[in-house]
Amino acid sequence: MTGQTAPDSAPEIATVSVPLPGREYDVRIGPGLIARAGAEIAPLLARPRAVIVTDANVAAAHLSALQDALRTVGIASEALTLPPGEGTKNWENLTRTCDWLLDQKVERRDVVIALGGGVIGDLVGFAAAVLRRGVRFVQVPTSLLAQVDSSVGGKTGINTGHGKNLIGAFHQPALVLADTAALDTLPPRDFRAGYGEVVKYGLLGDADFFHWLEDNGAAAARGDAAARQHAVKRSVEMKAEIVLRDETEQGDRALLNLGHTFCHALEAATGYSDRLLHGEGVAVGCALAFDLSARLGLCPQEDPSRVSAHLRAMNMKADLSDIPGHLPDADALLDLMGQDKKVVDGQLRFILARGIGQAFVTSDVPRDAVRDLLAERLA
Ligand SMILES: O=C(O)C(=O)C[C@@H](O)[C@H](O)[C@H](O)COP(=O)(O)O
Repeated sequence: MTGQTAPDSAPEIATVSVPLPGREYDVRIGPGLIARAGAEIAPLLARPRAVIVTDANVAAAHLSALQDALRTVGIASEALTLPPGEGTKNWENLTRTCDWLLDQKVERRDVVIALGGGVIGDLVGFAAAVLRRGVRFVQVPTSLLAQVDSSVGGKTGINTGHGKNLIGAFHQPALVLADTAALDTLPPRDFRAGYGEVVKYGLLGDADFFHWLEDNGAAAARGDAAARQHAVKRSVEMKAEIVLRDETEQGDRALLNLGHTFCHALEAATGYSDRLLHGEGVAVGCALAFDLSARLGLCPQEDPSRVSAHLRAMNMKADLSDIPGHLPDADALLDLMGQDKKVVDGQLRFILARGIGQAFVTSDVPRDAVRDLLAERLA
């Protein structure tokens, strides 16, 4: 499923294929992909025009480079720039995006480009899913979180007052261009938040990768290009394998939700604000999931310590006490978990682990064990 291409005198770009029948696409990973986006995207176009949706921060850093790259191969483009931040992923901006795409007379054969992080990718992917009952879209993820997770696999959607990602659709991109050089412009906090998702992959299914991260995560954070490319590629490979097994989350795909049952409740409790970025919540959630697994006798006692130690070594949030401000009590957090998409018949489902790299999905978790863990961590 994976391969390498090394065009003459260009940086080596890795390719991870996602061969879903009838909806196959490539994830291209490496430095300089925005500058060569024209050549990458041109084969998908029925006519030489494209529309781009981005946010104000990303536009300042990358929009002109993307439009120049398209222009170089004769592709004209128009762009819509939305406000940055999780708050953008709502009904209002979905309407605004769809109306703009209709104003631009985007046709079914056209391609919409989502340039940005997870918020833009999710929102624009959902707009593409519903516009004229489905147009193709290209993900150009510029954050680490979007490169390793949200741009791959076709989960698109928006948040509502009821919770995160509760309205959406599965709509696979036609191509993903993960320009790892774009990570150089990320604020360190955003890089570390994305790294929470990278750690998740090691924890859920690849102990060797987790070990590699223990050895190389600091280099990736410092900007080592090869370490960054490997971290993104291995994460995308793991995600692609799981999505191929279970595209619409009937089973195995829920493994990708390791840490997310806690995370989504914590994000709701902190108002989807800067107090807790999504990837930070995933990291804290993974640490809690391993703690819970050890308490239930499922994994060795030393595993949660190893998870926390790595998060701490990466200067990341690893516990509830690392989240600034007041948090609701354990019962209130459990209530917030009740909106989780994995709930079946009102029963919470968790991703727990038998060890590092050995996650599994279970409904067999005593509510009291979760409440006790949260209450202790909140004390
Ligand atoms: O792609 C998936 O499947 C995932 O669960 C990946 C998650 O890391 C991602 O954050 C996802 O958006 C969460 O999905 P949700 O269905 O729990 O909202």
